[in-house]
Amino acid sequence: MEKRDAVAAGLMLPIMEAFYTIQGEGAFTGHAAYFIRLGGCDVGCVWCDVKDSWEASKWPVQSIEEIVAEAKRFPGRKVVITGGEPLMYDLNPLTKLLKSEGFVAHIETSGAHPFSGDFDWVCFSPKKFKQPHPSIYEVANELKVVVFHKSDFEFAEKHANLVNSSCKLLLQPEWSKASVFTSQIVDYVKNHPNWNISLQTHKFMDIP
Ligand SMILES: C[S@@+](CC[C@H](N)C(=O)[O-])C[C@H]1O[C@@H](n2cnc3c(N)ncnc32)[C@H](O)[C@@H]1O
Ligand SMILES: Nc1nc2[nH]cc(C(=O)O)c2c(=O)[nH]1
Ligand code: SF4
Ligand SMILES: [Mg+2]
Repeated sequence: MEKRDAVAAGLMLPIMEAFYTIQGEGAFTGHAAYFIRLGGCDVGCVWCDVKDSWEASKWPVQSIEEIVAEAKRFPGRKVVITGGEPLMYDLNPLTKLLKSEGFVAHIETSGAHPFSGDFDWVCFSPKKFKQPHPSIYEVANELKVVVFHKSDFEFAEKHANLVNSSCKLLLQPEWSKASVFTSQIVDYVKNHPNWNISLQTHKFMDIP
């Protein structure tokens, strides 16, 4: 099979980096996890903290067997698939293999492409720059909205009305605007206690 066809089938994937660290954000903050960062994103967030990931062709393609073999070198059994935008790829083969090897699979996604894969936890972080695909709303376990502008509170409520009723609701300050928005987020959560705060704790700890 040609590499291009293997990528289209989700049997090979462009890997920007993979690292064992502590989940810094969201409901699983503080948990050890192996991160697999796929190359390629067409969403274009102005404040994206991993813009290097956007160009898929910059990153070497690996087979899902190689990817999972690397993950097995570490003691943790939580894997977080991120990017880039991981839903640009068919994630069924990778997640099936991870499950068969005893891993728990999480995803970090903007939801801008059709959902694929067998995930135990779906972190959905919608973006104004590219509309989410409707398939994400019923599978999202956490809605994590990055606050970069005051209009993002309204954007967050709009998506909270679309996700399933068991989805956790989280507001995360955009890193460079945290000094401006953290106090507004604190006030917002005190007045709207169905929302929680998510911080990028790995950046405070200076770990990957
Ligand atoms: C780099 S993205 C990759 C996954 C996927 N493309 C997405 O946006 O969900 C991982 C997480 O980091 C968040 N993020 C990216 N840049 C950020 C920033 N400057 N400040 C706060 N959160 C950020 C995203 O919203 C997302 O929840
Ligand atoms: N430690 C750590 N936690 C994270 N949670 C989500 C991340 C991501 O970039 O998707 C991330 C990341 O890059 N590092
Ligand atoms: S969707 Fe995610 S990876 Fe893509 S630009 Fe936005 S934050 Fe960055
Ligand atoms: Mg990150």
